[in-house]
Amino acid sequence: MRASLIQIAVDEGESPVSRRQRAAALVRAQAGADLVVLPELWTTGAFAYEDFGREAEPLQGPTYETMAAAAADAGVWLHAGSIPERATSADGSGPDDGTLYNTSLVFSPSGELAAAYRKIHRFGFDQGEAVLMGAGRDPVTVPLPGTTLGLGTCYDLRFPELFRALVDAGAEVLVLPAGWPERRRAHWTLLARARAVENQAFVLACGTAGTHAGVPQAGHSIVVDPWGEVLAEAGAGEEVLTVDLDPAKVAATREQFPALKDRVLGLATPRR
Ligand SMILES: NC(=O)CCC(=O)C(=O)O
Repeated sequence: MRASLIQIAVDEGESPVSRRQRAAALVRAQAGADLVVLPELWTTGAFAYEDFGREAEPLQGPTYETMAAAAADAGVWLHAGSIPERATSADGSGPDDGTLYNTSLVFSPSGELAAAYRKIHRFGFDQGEAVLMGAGRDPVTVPLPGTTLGLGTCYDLRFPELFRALVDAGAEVLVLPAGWPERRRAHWTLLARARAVENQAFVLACGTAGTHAGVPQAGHSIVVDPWGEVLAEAGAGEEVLTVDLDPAKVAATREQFPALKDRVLGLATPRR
């Protein structure tokens, strides 16, 4: 399985419209890959809080349309990263109350929507995304030929229980679009490897390059195998990181070192 992570630069000097066209061209250039991944909120930037409302789209808005066409043209499974979604009753996804969500979109090679995932853990500690966007509630897996994806978004990486739930639902390849800042790059690498090791799963974590809203981005998109080995890691700038994965390695790792079978569920509350 060939995966290409598009670590696109999200700089203020470029409009979302221009970046959307550029991202579509980058996706089309990945024809021959099986899975292509874009980062979190790459139209606006994950820290460009003031732009969320202005650039928010209905689920089936311009990014959906552009990415569905690009997936079909390239003939790839496309995790199109996330968009600032404005919920509408028309798409059946909730009340038409203007709530924003940080919503990831996954398209099949024929351009059909295969999954949408609303980010569960919002970043900002009572500011920014945490107050501007609603929280998703539902973990999402996506069956692909020969494997199953489990979806998370950026800050979700800090919450291992989400990924354990995805693994319990059959996920073997954990895909995480992000807009992670350079300031906490050490956490990014450490947590990506930890999620891979503890879940004996691949982790494909795709970040952004550039600087927006005064926040330099970490880049360093990373692909980790189920043993925790880093298969590929990008630099800081815009880059397409391409890697060949063997999905059978998940079952092999879980068989050779069956730690997941030793889980003890339902632990009692610690006594004080
Ligand atoms: N967009 C995000 O979720 C940022 C997360 C982050 O900066 C962190 O977890 O650190």
